[in-house]
Amino acid sequence: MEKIRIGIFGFGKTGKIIANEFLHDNLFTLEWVVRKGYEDHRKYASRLLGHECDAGEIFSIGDIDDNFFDTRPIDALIDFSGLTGLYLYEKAASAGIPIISAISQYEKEELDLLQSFAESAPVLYSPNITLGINVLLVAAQILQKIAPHADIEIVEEHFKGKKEVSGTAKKIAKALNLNVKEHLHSIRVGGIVGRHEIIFGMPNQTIRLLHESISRAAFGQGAIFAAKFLLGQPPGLYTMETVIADMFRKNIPVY
Ligand SMILES: NC(=O)C1=CN([C@@H]2O[C@H](COP(=O)(O)OP(=O)(O)OC[C@H]3O[C@@H](n4cnc5c(N)ncnc54)[C@H](O)[C@@H]3O)[C@@H](O)[C@H]2O)C=CC1
Ligand SMILES: O=C(O)C1=N[C@H](C(=O)O)C[C@H](O)C1
Repeated sequence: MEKIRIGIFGFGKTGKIIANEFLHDNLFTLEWVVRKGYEDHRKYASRLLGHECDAGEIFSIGDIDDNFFDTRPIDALIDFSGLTGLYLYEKAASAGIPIISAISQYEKEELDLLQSFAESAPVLYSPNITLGINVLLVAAQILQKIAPHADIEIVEEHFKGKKEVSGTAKKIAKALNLNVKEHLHSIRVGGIVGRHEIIFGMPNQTIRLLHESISRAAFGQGAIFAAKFLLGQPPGLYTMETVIADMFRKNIPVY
């Protein structure tokens, strides 16, 4: 059976782990990786990650020209780069290539552009692509309906170097109609990969919904799940929580 060809934007803390997860999954073949600079240019991500094969040739954003996606065809594009990565793959979207954007902090301009990609390609956008956090998101909205008068606070914890507020936490706050400035608390310590807790406070009891990303491989497994789902879908904008909620309704196990 033909393998699913993957191209990844971003080869940083998370992109490297994502590449490794796809390299370990025989359903996929890693065609290329694009990074900002020219470090390890035209080497193979597979070799840098310790694999005995040549896969995932490394390109720089400077290599992205009008022919890049024609000469290096893929079946799905995975973006773990940064705010501006999506400006480089408009041609891929126009060609109908499925896109998984995992960028956690988009401004309105980028969100509008991503929405426009969804007119010609299936696009899944997820600021946190772990299966667990998206189950938490659905569960929190259900719990809020059950206990509409509960006090709710969100605590997000990440590694010391993460400058921005968690995009995941902002998405949870928006889903629960909470004011980010008042009800979202950020902690930056050590090497925490990602921890999100939603605390529901009631007079005589507290309910805590907690998700911890123990390894960045969780994001890789989420990206693999998303890629398998997206292939064959019609153009449109998809989210992990809607996919998971739909599978729940159809009694299809997610994990
Ligand atoms: N949706 C999710 O589940 C997750 C999302 N993220 C998000 O993924 C992004 C990357 O996270 P990290 O790997 O920790 O950051 P990082 O800073 O370690 O790596 C970013 C990588 O992207 C590259 N890059 C930057 N701009 C680019 C562009 N325009 N085109 C191509 N490559 C570009 C850089 O060279 C670097 O290789 C962040 O937005 C982060 O919030 C991270 C983890 C999980
Ligand atoms: O920067 C990260 O690492 C992560 N960013 C995302 C966020 O901002 O929500 C998701 C995850 O928590 C890890």
